[in-house]
Amino acid sequence: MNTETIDNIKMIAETAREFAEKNIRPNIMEWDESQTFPKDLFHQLGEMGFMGIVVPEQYGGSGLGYHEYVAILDEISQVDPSIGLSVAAHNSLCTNHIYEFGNEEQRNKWLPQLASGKVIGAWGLTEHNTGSDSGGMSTTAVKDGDEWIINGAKNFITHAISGDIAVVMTRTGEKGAKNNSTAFVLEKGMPGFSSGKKENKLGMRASETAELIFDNVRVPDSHRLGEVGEGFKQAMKILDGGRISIAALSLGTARGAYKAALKYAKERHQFGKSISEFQAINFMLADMATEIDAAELLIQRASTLKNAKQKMTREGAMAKLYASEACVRIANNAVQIFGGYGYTKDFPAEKYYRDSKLCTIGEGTSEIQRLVIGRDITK
Ligand SMILES: CC(C)(COP(=O)(O)OP(=O)(O)OC[C@H]1O[C@@H](n2cnc3c(N)ncnc32)[C@H](O)[C@@H]1OP(=O)(O)O)[C@@H](O)C(=O)NCCC(=O)NCCSC(=O)C1=CCCCC1
Repeated sequence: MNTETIDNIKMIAETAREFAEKNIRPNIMEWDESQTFPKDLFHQLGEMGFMGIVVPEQYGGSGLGYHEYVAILDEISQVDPSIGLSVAAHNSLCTNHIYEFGNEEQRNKWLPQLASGKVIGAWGLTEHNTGSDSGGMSTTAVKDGDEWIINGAKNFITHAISGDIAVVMTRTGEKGAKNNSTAFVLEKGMPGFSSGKKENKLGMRASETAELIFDNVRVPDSHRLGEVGEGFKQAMKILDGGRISIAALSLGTARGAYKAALKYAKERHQFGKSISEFQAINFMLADMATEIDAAELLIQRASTLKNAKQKMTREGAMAKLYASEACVRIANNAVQIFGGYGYTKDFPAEKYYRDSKLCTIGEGTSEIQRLVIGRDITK
């Protein structure tokens, strides 16, 4: 990266930081406690250009690259990981799926709305019985003239209630057959398309998670993304990039927890000196800082490949695996450094701790990342 690019990324990060401090920080505990998804905030995020970050300007996006995308997510997640998660899901799953696999007409129809933040996107792959084994989905789409009839349900879907459109993977061929899945764009208001129960979650509580339900939803063929039978492979490619998002979310969450713990460790005095001077705490802080830098470097490598449109399945999975697991360790140590105060809601550590755990589960568990990496290095 040249100095100009680095300076530009720093400037974008600074803008995201200022926005998050002003518009997100004052509300985080209220949104967390009441599990409020602040939809209006997402309109503001759209005005900032953060809802179509890598979407080219011709489709209303900001036309930035993945390094800038990571910097924005990092800054937002330092302040509130649950807002970072929603920004990530909107950008890298729904919006990016339409950008990468939509035709010109579809891109022109949906991307400007999504990038403006006036329309919020959801992405449906997971079902009740198919989480890691996502290829085994039961939601079906059956062709009827120039329409498709969709039946089934998707669960654990970010923005299932407040979202306006959803990219949904369906089964269009025999169960277990190759190339049996197809992706469609569904719009709220289509008869038979509804949302179900909102999940009451441990963390990431301002990011809404619920079920999407399809009861004989008629979808025009013009809403089909790419070819019939390509849906699962499209989803896998989208998840390759999506894993950069969750890695960036993990990085920001870890950095937020680390900064809070470092500040507290310097201020807190016991036995006549700052606790940061005790080797037990000092080494903990050293490990946290090292793991954050290591995660950042893995994310940078995956982002460089993604910017160059090169295959980055292994590198994305490695970045996501390492960053998310480091994030959980770092948030855990932050609570430990805060001691009894870390266990209360008056201090920030407990929220990072609760929010961090999603990172090792969402967009593929750590076990699936190891499977993806393991298959790639032994093929
Ligand atoms: C890795 C995995 C376990 C793979 O499965 P199998 O063994 O069934 O499939 P396999 O035999 O590996 O492959 C089938 C075809 O597919 C191609 N392909 C695979 N990867 C890719 C790829 N990366 N790029 C292109 N093609 C790919 C493969 O080549 C094969 O094609 P072929 O039939 O040979 O012509 C996959 O299912 C997975 O990943 N699960 C985790 C899902 C998961 O991560 N959800 C997350 C949902 S979202 C979520 O959790 C969120 C949380 C928080 C907020 C937002 C969303």
